[in-house]
Amino acid sequence: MIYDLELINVGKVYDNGTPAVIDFNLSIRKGEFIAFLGPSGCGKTTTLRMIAGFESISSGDMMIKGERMNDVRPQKRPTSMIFQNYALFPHMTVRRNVGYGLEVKGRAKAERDARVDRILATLGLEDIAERKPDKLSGGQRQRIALARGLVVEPDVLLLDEPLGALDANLRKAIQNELKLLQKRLGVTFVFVTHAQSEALALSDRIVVMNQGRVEQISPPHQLYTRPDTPFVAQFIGRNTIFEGEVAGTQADSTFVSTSFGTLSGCANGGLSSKVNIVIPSEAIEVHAAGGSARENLVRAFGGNVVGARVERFDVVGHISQIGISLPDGRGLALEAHIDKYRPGAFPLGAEVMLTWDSADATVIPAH
Ligand SMILES: Nc1ncnc2c1ncn2[C@@H]1O[C@H](COP(=O)(O)OP(=O)(O)OP(=O)(O)O)[C@@H](O)[C@H]1O
Repeated sequence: MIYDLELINVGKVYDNGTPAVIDFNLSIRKGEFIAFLGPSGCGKTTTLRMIAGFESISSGDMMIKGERMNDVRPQKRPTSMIFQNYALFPHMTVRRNVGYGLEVKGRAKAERDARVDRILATLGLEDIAERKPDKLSGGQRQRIALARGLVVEPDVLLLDEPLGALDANLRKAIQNELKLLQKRLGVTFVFVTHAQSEALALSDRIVVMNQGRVEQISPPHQLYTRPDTPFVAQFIGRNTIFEGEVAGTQADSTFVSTSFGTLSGCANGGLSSKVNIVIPSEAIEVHAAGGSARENLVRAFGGNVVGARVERFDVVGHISQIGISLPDGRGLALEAHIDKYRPGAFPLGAEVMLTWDSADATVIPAH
C-alpha cells in the first residue's frame, strides 16, 4: 500500500545536542486527519517542520506517496503549512495573499485566478477578496490562511496550532468547519495541538507525544478508553490510577493486587508484573456506604469497590458534580446527570463506595 505520508524511524537532534524527536514511526492514509498532541516541548512542531522541510531530518526517512523527501527542498514538496499566526502579508489583498503560493510556483495568471476563485468560494471569502487582512476578524484571517494552504492543492496540509489565536467560541465554530472541509476535499491533514478536546473532536487518529517519543497512536475513542501507557492515562481524559501487581487473570479480566484490595480491569497488551489499573471518571459510580452494601457491591462489581469520602457536591444546571477523596488523600471529580445523583444524595463528609465494571478499566504496564 502506498501511504500519503510515512515517517520511518525519524529522529531529530538539534545542533546543540538536544534530541527533540526519537524514532518516530507513522503511516498516514490519503484523506486522514491526524493530530499530534502532547505537552509543550514534546517535539510536535519539530516533527511538522521536518515534514514541511523547514527542519532537516537527522535520522530515518520521510516519504510522501512512496517518494523519499528527506533531501527535497520545502517548495518542491507536495505539502503546505499553516502557521498559528497565519503569516499573512498585510499589504496584499486577500486575493493576492491566497494566490501568492501559486505565483511563487510560477503558475500562469489564468490558472491562478481560476484556482483562487474556486478556493475563495469554497471558504466563503469572495466578499472580502479585495480587502486587506488587517481589516478582518480573527476567524476570517484563519480562513484566508487555510485558503492559502489549500490553493496549491497539496497532498498533505500541515497545520501548526491553527486555531490557537481564536477565542473559545470561534474556535469551536471553525473546528466544525475545518472538519467538514477536510472530509469534503479529501486532503490529508496533519494538525499540531496541545488542546486535547480539539484533537479528540477533529482527528481520525491522534499521535500522543512525550519528550520526543510517540506514546500511542489511536483513534480518539480508543485513546480515551484504552490508554497504552501511564503518560497517556494521565494526559488524556480524567482517569484514576491505582498501582499494583498482577495477581491473576480470568476470562477478559486481569486482577491486580493494590493497597486498596484486589481490583480488576481489561489488560491492554502484554503485562509485566508491575502494572497500573486505569479507571475513567465516567466509569465510576458512587454508592452510599453502610449495612450490607459492601458485600453486595463486591459481588456485583467483581471486587471493584473502593471506600472514599464526599468532599463536595454541587449542582450546575442539570449536572451533579461530586468531589471525592480517596483514603490516600488523592481527590477525584465525578460528574453525572442530576437524575443519577439527586441534590442531597450524599451529605458532605459522607463515607461512600466507588465501583466500576471491570470491562471499563484498563490494566497497563507501569513503565
Ligand atoms: N531550533 C532549536 N534549537 C534547539 N532546540 C530546539 C529548537 N527548536 C526546538 N528545540 C527543542 O526541541 C524540543 C521540541 O520542541 P518542539 O518545538 O518541537 O516542541 P512542541 O511539542 O512543538 O512544543 P510547543 O507545544 O511548545 O510548540 C524542545 O526541547 C525544544 O526546546
